[in-house]
This record gives sequence, C-alpha cells and structure tokens, in this order.
Amino acid sequence: MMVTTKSELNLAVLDGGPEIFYTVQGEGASVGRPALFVRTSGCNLECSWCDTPYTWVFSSAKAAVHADGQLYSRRASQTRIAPADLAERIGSTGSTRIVLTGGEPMLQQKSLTEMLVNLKSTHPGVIVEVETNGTIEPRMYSILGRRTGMEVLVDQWNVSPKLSGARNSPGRALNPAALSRFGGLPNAVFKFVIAGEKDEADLLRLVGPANLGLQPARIWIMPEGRTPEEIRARLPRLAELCKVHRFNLTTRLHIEIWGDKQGV
Ligand SMILES: Nc1nc2[nH]cc(C(=O)O)c2c(=O)[nH]1
Ligand code: SF4
Ligand SMILES: [Mg+2]
Repeated sequence: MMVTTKSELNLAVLDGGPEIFYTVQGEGASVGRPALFVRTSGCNLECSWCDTPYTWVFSSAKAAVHADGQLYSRRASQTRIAPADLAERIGSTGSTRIVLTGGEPMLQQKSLTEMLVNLKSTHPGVIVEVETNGTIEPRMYSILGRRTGMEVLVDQWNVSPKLSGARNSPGRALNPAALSRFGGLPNAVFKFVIAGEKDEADLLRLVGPANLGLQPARIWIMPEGRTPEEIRARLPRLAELCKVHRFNLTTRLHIEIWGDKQGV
C-alpha cells in the first residue's frame, strides 16, 4: 500500500524541475558506479567551499560565509514533491542504485523514510546510498503501523564530517553523539574532504583511538576542489597520507569528467 502524507520533500531545482540526474558516483567507496542522484535542498552547515551553495545560500548572511559570496533565491532554487510521487519518479527510471544527497538529506529524514518505504515496496532490489554530513542521527518512525526509518532502509551511508577547512562556526560541524552512532553502523563509510594541512591534523585526531576509533579501511580521503586542476594538485599529497595511515583515496571523478556543473 502506498504511504501518502502531507509532508512534502524540498528538493533542489535543475532545469525547472526537481534535481534528479543519472550519472556515475564520483566520490568515495562506490566511485564509478552508475547511480541516480536525488538532491534535497536545505543544509544545517555553511561550508565555505560547498559546491552546492544553491541548496542553502538564501540570505546575505549566508552569502557572506561562502567563498563565492553569491546569493541564491529560495523560490527559484527549491521545489516541493510528495514522497510517494518522488518514489514513483525514481522507480520509473529503472535505476538500481540511488544516491540521496543535498544539502543535508537527514534534515528531511521523515519524508525520505516515507519515500523509501514506497520505493522499496515497489522496487525491492534498489540499493540506496545517502550522502550526509553526519550531524543528524537516523530516527525510527511509525508508518502504516510499522516501525521503520532510514537506518533500516539505507544500504550505504556515506558520512562526510566537516573539518576546520570548511570554516563552519566552532562546534557546529561535529556532533560527537551522531558521529559515534554512524561509526557503529556496519554499513557506514566515512569520506573526508581535505582542504589543507590543518584538515589532515583534524582528521587524524578525529578518527584516532581517543575519538571515533575508526578502522582506516572505512575511511576515504578526497581533495577539496571544484576544478580538475585543483583536484590533481592535491591528490599526490593525499596518496602519501593514505599509504602511511592505510586510508582509501578518492578523487572527484565527476569533476574530472565534466567539471563543476550541476546535474552530473
Ligand atoms: N557524480 C557525482 N557524484 C557525487 N557524489 C557525491 C555527490 C554529492 O554532491 O553529494 C556527487 C555529485 O554531485 N555527482
Ligand atoms: S554539509 Fe555539504 S551541503 Fe552542507 S554546506 Fe557543507 S558541503 Fe554544502
Ligand atoms: Mg556534489
């Protein structure tokens, strides 16, 4: 049975409709895998190097903290869709791998839970990945008399805690309770954007035994950069860091292929 409620999802806009696009996963543990991306709008962080500012820079105060300094119109940048309608749209593409990203998708986890209950009931084989900044823990909800939530519906969590190079206000980017919760999920992998040497030190402290105590095999490190040149310039140093600490290295494959474009 379809779940229908009034809680609509807020998605980013691409070509006048919701931002849904078929591409290859460009980052992290599933890099290179074909997948349908769905981009939610809205974020609880304000990363200076964010490559999707059109999902959250809707005030001049926010424009002032982003590297581009550009202000976006909320009206033009957001569109609403019912969870059941989104599930229908995703299902009709025949895609077998879905990546929910943002913005921060976990801000809308109740509506996404409804969407996924619908999608997985009609298309049980689809694999769902979520890109999250790791500040918001998954919760359980009662839907059609069943307890369910993202924790049971998501196949792979790509958790990307933000380090000091992202320049969020102190204490905001790292939620220790949420991070240790994700750390305890067997299907969560971690992806760290490295924007400079300070981020390398932050990373070693955060993943080390005194903090998260993450196994290096679950950690991917990725260069910050919105051009192929920036990414290539940073990769050699990150490769050495991976060799020393046994982290995994990821490029930003979609940037290398298509550049910094929306919908790829
Ligand atoms: N191809 C591609 N791979 C991605 N992996 C994570 C992305 C994101 O924006 O979260 C992303 C994206 O925007 N495009
Ligand atoms: S958490 Fe992600 S979407 Fe939000 S500001 Fe940072 S990079 Fe952008
Ligand atoms: Mg992206």
